[in-house]
Amino acid sequence: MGIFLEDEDGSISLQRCADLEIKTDTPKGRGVFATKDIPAKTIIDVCPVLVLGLKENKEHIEQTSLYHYTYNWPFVDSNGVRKLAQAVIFGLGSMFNHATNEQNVVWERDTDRFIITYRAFRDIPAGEELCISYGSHLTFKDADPPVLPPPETEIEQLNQIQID
Ligand SMILES: C[S@@+](CC[C@H](N)C(=O)[O-])C[C@H]1O[C@@H](n2cnc3c(N)ncnc32)[C@H](O)[C@@H]1O
Repeated sequence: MGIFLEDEDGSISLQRCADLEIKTDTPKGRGVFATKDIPAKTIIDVCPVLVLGLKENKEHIEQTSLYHYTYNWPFVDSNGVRKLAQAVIFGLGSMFNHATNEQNVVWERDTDRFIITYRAFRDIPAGEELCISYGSHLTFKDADPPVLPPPETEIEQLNQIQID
């Protein structure tokens, strides 16, 4: 994975975009916002992760608030079987809220080095919230308005264009 700056001794350079703040009173709870324009592809944060044991997650972590903060973490066990663990993400990684359509941050796991890197997916204007996608199975009610299908008249116009 070429985006990590690995030193000769194997250490990993950490980077965090400085132009960020946490707002505490949004409809999604706390969230990360841009204080200045952030260009596409900017590294937002490089976050270390703690991978949880399958048993400790099931028996303990799932019973706590941390359950709402863990990420899927694929791994291969000692028998070569692919499995899915959960991981706690340190740094800003645990503060990004979900957006179904307007996500502006993408993330990449480095399963060898136990790191996730977050990058701006597009230009992010000052004042905008930085959101990732949690996928399609949300465990909470999405605070964003649902995406409505185009109005009937627009559909008719589109159909006419296709017929012609
Ligand atoms: C990883 S935390 C994100 C930070 C969290 N907002 C906080 O205040 O600590 C995930 C939680 O944020 C909230 N959240 C994230 N995206 C949301 C959304 N689109 N709509 C409503 N709540 C959201 C949910 O409560 C979810 O369980």
